Amino acid sequence: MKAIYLIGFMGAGKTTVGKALSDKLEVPVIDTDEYIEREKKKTIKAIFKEEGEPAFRDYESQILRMLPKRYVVITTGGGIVTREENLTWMKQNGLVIYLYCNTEELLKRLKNDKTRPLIQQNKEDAITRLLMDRAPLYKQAHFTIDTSWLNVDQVVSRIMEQID
Ligand SMILES: Nc1ncnc2c1ncn2[C@@H]1O[C@H](COP(=O)(O)OP(=O)(O)OP(=O)(O)O)[C@@H](O)[C@H]1O
Ligand SMILES: O=C(O)C1=C[C@@H](O)[C@@H](O)[C@H](O)C1
Ligand SMILES: [Mg+2]
Repeated sequence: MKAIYLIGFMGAGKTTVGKALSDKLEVPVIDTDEYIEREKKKTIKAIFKEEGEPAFRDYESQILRMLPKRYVVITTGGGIVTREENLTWMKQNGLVIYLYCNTEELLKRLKNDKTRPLIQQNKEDAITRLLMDRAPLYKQAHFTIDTSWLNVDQVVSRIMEQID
């Protein structure tokens, strides 16, 4: 089994769905955000504040290349595709699945979020703008699942149907 990479916007459910998918497939799951926080012993918020976004993107790109490429589910940070070479790399090394979610539902899921530095002010505007910028990148995934009206188990089932 080639690695499965979940990509998509903050709140699309990559981390949550990835955990459930890894249980179903009986393979480990690695979340790039959690990996970076553990490795650097800092929260993402602190990394953004103290070192800046480009440093975080460097860590993300480095870690992606170190992770296993077989028998694993990899859940990525929402901005991993902003370095387009990361997208190319994931497509070459595994199956890339875009978890899409519409803005209204994203807002509901992220309403009380305090951990994601890029959406702390003017949440709706920030989500709309970032999603518009990134949509052409996310859409380059091998396939897309619209999670807006699905619960976590339903998203996992859709993925299982596609990879069977
Ligand atoms: N299909 C879903 N339906 C309803 N709520 C969901 C769904 N998927 C995820 N959520 C909820 O949305 C929130 C964000 O989910 P999650 O952290 O998995 O997103 P993410 O895609 O990993 O975001 P990020 O890019 O910031 O890491 C969580 O509270 C989670 O429980
Ligand atoms: O979409 C983004 O740019 C981000 C998403 C999160 O997963 C984290 O990687 C961080 O908050 C940045
Ligand atoms: Mg996540």
